[in-house]
Amino acid sequence: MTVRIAVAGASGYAGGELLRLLLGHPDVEIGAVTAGGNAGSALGEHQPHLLPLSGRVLQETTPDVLGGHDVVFLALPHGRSAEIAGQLGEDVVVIDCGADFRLVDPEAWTRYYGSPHAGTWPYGMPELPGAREPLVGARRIAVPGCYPTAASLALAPALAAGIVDHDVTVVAVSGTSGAGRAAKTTLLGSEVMGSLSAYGVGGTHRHTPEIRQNLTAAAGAPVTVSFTPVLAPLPRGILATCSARTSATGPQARAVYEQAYADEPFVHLLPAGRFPTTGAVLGSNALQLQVAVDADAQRLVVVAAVDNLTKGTAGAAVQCMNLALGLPETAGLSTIGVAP
Ligand SMILES: NC(=O)C1=CN([C@@H]2O[C@H](COP(=O)(O)OP(=O)(O)OC[C@H]3O[C@@H](n4cnc5c(N)ncnc54)[C@H](OP(=O)(O)O)[C@@H]3O)[C@@H](O)[C@H]2O)C=CC1
Ligand SMILES: CC(=O)N[C@@H](CCC(=O)OP(=O)(O)O)C(=O)O
Repeated sequence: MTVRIAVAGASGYAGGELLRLLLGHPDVEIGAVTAGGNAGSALGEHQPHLLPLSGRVLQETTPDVLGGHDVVFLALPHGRSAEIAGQLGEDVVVIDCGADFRLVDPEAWTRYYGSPHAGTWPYGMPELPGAREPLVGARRIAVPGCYPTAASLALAPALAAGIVDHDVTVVAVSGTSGAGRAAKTTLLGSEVMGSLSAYGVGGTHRHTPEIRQNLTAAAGAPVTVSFTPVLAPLPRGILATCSARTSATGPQARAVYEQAYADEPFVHLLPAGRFPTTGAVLGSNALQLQVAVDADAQRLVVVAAVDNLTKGTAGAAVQCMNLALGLPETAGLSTIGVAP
């Protein structure tokens, strides 16, 4: 089976990572690659690491160019996906790396994104309880945000097993590629190098409702989330430290996670006492995690590392395509990182 795919937003970071993974996928043929203002230029100008595609010319992002493919990946700014997706045929598998179709609650969408809610698609995090089945055969899939991937997979098992209170804290450090490649003063090397900065503090970051949605579903009751993102001088990677009040012991907590992720190809609970690093998951579709119980503070602490561009976006998108099309879920994806 050969699947013909198109990538919209191919000059960006998420689009580039999609193409890197899809070049190694055994069942995929790469069709149209599109952009916005950079349409008309060679892909190799923007993605010099994708040598086999370097001569490809970026096309305009239009329904005509994207139509005629089996799968269309959208790696576009928020708002743009909804506009394009509405003009693609129902039979085309559309996998959106943006946020447009992630949230269920229209009020939460409007509060955090300030525009009308476009709708809700099956959510592309198969490792959450009950989330894999709706992705099988799906024709529209919303890929999760990078911070929600780390935080949700870190805390969902404890909430589903009822071993923590429904009030969680997440502090997550991210590399700068999480912000995309469009120029911003806060992303200049001179601002970022040698410095860490918190942003979106006090419940204002748009990933807060997405994390809350996932954890509330896992717990089966409302969960409050305090989320603080931190920008770090790294190109890629997220390290999330997540905690919640617990009366469980360390071995009890560990048993919950061992059971939850025993059969998951991309979520790895590390051996006791070994903590994840962003370096170990670079370029890999793995999320590595570790659990500990701070008995004095009566808190469960879960540390998770993920590559924001791989399992945090493009790898999850490819995993979802595999599920949608009935291909092996791991096709084209690796758990092997690039180190040092
Ligand atoms: N970076 C990350 O870690 C993650 C990103 N995502 C999501 O993936 C999507 C892409 O993000 P990212 O790759 O980081 O962003 P980038 O800014 O790196 O890339 C954006 C892409 O969209 C294109 N584009 C911009 N405006 C338009 C337009 N009006 N019409 C058509 N194409 C346009 C750009 O083309 P051009 O070069 O011509 O401007 C570029 O190819 C976003 O929705 C983001 O939220 C999700 C999870 C993690
Ligand atoms: C470091 C950084 O800036 N990260 C981005 C999150 C990127 C992401 O997950 O993408 P979505 O926009 O698709 O949700 C941010 O905080 O806005």
